[in-house]
Parts: sequence; structure tokens; C-alpha cells
Amino acid sequence: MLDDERGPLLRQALSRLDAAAAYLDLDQDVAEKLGAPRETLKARLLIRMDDGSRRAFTAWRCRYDDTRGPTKGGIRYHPASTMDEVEALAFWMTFKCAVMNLPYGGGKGAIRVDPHGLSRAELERLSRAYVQAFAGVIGPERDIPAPDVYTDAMVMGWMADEYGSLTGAPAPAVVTGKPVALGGSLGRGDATARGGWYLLRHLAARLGVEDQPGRVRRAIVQGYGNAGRHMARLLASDGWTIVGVSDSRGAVAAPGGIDFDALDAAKARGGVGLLEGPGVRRVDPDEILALDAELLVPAALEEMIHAGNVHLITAPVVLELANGPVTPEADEVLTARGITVLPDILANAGGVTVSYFEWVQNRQGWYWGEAEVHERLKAAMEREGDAIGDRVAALGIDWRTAAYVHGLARLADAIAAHGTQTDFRG
Ligand SMILES: NC(=O)C1=CN([C@@H]2O[C@H](COP(=O)(O)OP(=O)(O)OC[C@H]3O[C@@H](n4cnc5c(N)ncnc54)[C@H](O)[C@@H]3O)[C@@H](O)[C@H]2O)C=CC1
Ligand SMILES: O=C(O)CCC(=O)C(=O)O
Repeated sequence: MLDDERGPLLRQALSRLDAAAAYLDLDQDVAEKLGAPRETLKARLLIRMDDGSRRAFTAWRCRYDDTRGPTKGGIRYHPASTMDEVEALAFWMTFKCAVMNLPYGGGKGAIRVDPHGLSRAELERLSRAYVQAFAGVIGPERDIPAPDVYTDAMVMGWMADEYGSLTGAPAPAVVTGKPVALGGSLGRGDATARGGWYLLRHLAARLGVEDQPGRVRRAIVQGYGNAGRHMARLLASDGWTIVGVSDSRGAVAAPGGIDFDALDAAKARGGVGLLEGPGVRRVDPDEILALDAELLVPAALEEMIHAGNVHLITAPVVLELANGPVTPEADEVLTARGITVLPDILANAGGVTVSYFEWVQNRQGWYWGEAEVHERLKAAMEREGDAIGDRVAALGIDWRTAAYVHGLARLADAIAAHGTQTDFRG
């Protein structure tokens, strides 16, 4: 095993695998295969800027494991991205796809860039350059990118178009999360949040947060981007009061609830911290964690809840829409305090599940209505939520460990089914 090459975030992520392995009788092959990524490619993307200069950006694509199918996972554009982060995110994708029983392995990609500093034309050139650099790796049967932090349908559309130009034929199934006009699926835009919302509604009674006459249910959303924004609105549509939100530039507390149109306008002007209104006050980002609430939804980046701020949390339920938002140290504190954490590899799996639906529709050339997408997503979230809940009850363990046991059992079956005489492919 190439353990000396694994970074701290991936090592931390792998500690969840070790915890789950204790509940399964696993062949040594499994730990060997899942203990490090299959391949991580790095490229230097050199693009022409609008002013005529040239600028280089570092980019990666990791295919962590493809035992269960082509690797699948988003591409992130972020100034702090690293190879370690990409590999940890690809590891989480491997488990997320197994948890949801999708016929995929796990992958992830990133470009180290602040996309807010680029013009639209520069962003398009950079996105097309990414596909040119990794065209030998990605493909509808091999590795299928999707959106992640600071990438969206427009970026996915450029990438699918570039891949089609390079291969000489349109290949919409190479990328998911595309604009609907280019073969994207209805319902992909809010799928990450909607999946988490369906899960929460299904488990609400068990978690003690069901709707009851006269009961106030309050939620905090950390990270008001694609996942967080849709979640805030879905929760509000169900009677929840959103009492705190944050983004990369600020945070606000609003004990009486939030006017979403005003919030979107504030975000467009420069961040949610600019929101004004009755009872609304600007606070430090960590302060929203301490607000009285029944639900906390981390929907920003990894490691946002750590040993230094976990003590602030009062909410009895944490639903992870972000990947890896809680460090293992903080997770232990939450579990010891009896706080239920619905883990990322289940709670935010709605995005990749609808990405799978998009890929299926692209390959069939037969498109579904939005209601059908929602119905299938709801069924998938409830099915795997129940299966993991059964493991929680049977083994007396927390939801995260149960989710890893659930995914690992499927991965171990697939690894065993591949036989023992394979070579590089493992
Ligand atoms: N887009 C997708 O399909 C999926 C996304 N995720 C995860 O959800 C999380 C959010 O992703 P998206 O909503 O897609 O990204 P996005 O780019 O739409 O939004 C990210 C949001 O996080 C905020 N943010 C960044 N740093 C922050 C900080 N220090 N404090 C508070 N807020 C901060 C940004 O201002 C932005 O509002 C990430 O962890 C991502 O990996 C998970 C599953 C699927
Ligand atoms: O939709 C996908 O394929 C992957 C989304 C993603 O990157 C994630 O779930 O973290």
C-alpha cells in the first residue's frame, strides 16, 4: 500500500473505513484495495487570459476505486484545493455510490483557482482545458464528472461540449449536472438538498423532529450555495424556521426566520452577511452554530466543525450536505453528547443519485418528467436510510459507522466477485 503518499485529509477519511471494518468479517484484499486511490492525475492547465497574458492552473482528477463501475464524482474550482482534498473527496464518492447502490465507483476532480476572479470567457477556456487535459481518463463508461463547489450546469455544459468535439460525436453521458437543454436531467439542480430533505422527513419521527401542532422547528444552514440554498427553501416549505445562515463572506442570525428573496438579493450584492431586516443581526460565522435550533445543516466545505467549535452546537440533529464537514474528533464529541449526525455519504447522496438518473436517461435517449425523478430519488433515499437505520439499531452504532458498514459490505462483495487473479486493475 502506498500509505506514505496519502495526505492528512485522506488518512482521516480512511479512519471511518477502519471503524466500519470492525463490524464485518473482511478479506484482507478489501483493506488493501480501498486503502489508497487507484490513480490520481495532475495537470497544469495553461490558458490565455482576456488581456492576452497566459496563466497556469493546477488541476487533478482522481479515480479512487472502480470495482463497482465507472468512477463518478464532481469537479471543484477552489483556490485552496489540494491533491489530498481531491483524493479524500473521491474516497467519499466511492462509499456514497456504494451506500446508494449506484453502479459506480468513486472519483473527484479540482482546479486550484478562485473562479470569482475570472471572466466568463476565461472560465470557459479553463473548463475546456480541463477536459483536454483529462480526456484520456474521463468517458461515459470510465469516469463521469459532475458539479461541486463553484462549478455549475454551465461549466458541465462546456465540458460535455468539449468532450464531444474531441471525440467527434456528442456524448452527453460523459458529464452529469448539465443544462437541461444539453441533456441534463430535470431535478438535478436541487437534488443534493432534496435528497437530504426526503431523508430527514422520512426519519423525522425517529429523530424526534417531526412536525407537531404548536411545535417550532428551527434550522441553521452553514454555506448558502447550491446545496444550502435549496435546503433552506425546502425546509421552510415544510414549516421549519431558518434562524441562521452563512457563506464564505459572512453570517447572519435571524431568530424570527429569513426572507429568502431578500437573502438572495443580499447574496447577489456580496454575501448573506449583507442581509438586513427585522431581528436580523450580522454575526461571526461560528456564532450561528450556537443558535438555539433543532437542526444544523453544514453545507459549505470539509472540516468546518472541529474540536475548536463543536462545543457551540446545541441542535440535536446534524444533517451533512457538505462532504466531510465534521472532523473525526468533533464527531466523537457529537456522538458522546447524543447528537445524531446523518452522514454525508448518505445525507448528500441525492446529487449523485440524480446524476445517475441523468446518465441513464442520456444512454437511453429517453427523458423523464420531474415528478418521476423526484419519486425515484425519494424511494432511493428512504430505502437506503431505512437499511442504514436497521444497522444502527442492530449494532447499536452511530449513523456514520452504520453507513460505512453498509457501503463497505457492498464494496467487499464486489471486490470478492472480481476474483483473485487480477493484476494492476486489482
Ligand atoms: N453540488 C453537488 O451536487 C453536491 C455538493 N456537495 C457538497 O456540498 C457542499 C457545498 O457544495 P455546493 O453547494 O455545490 O457548492 P456551491 O459552490 O454552490 O456553494 C458553496 C457555498 O459555501 C459557501 N462557503 C464557502 N466557504 C465557506 C465558509 N468558510 N463558511 C461558510 N460558507 C462557506 C460559499 O460561499 C457558497 O455559498 C460541498 O461540500 C460539496 O462537496 C455534496 C453532494 C453533491
Ligand atoms: O453528481 C455527481 O456525480 C457527484 C456529486 C458530488 O460530487 C458529490 O456527491 O460530492
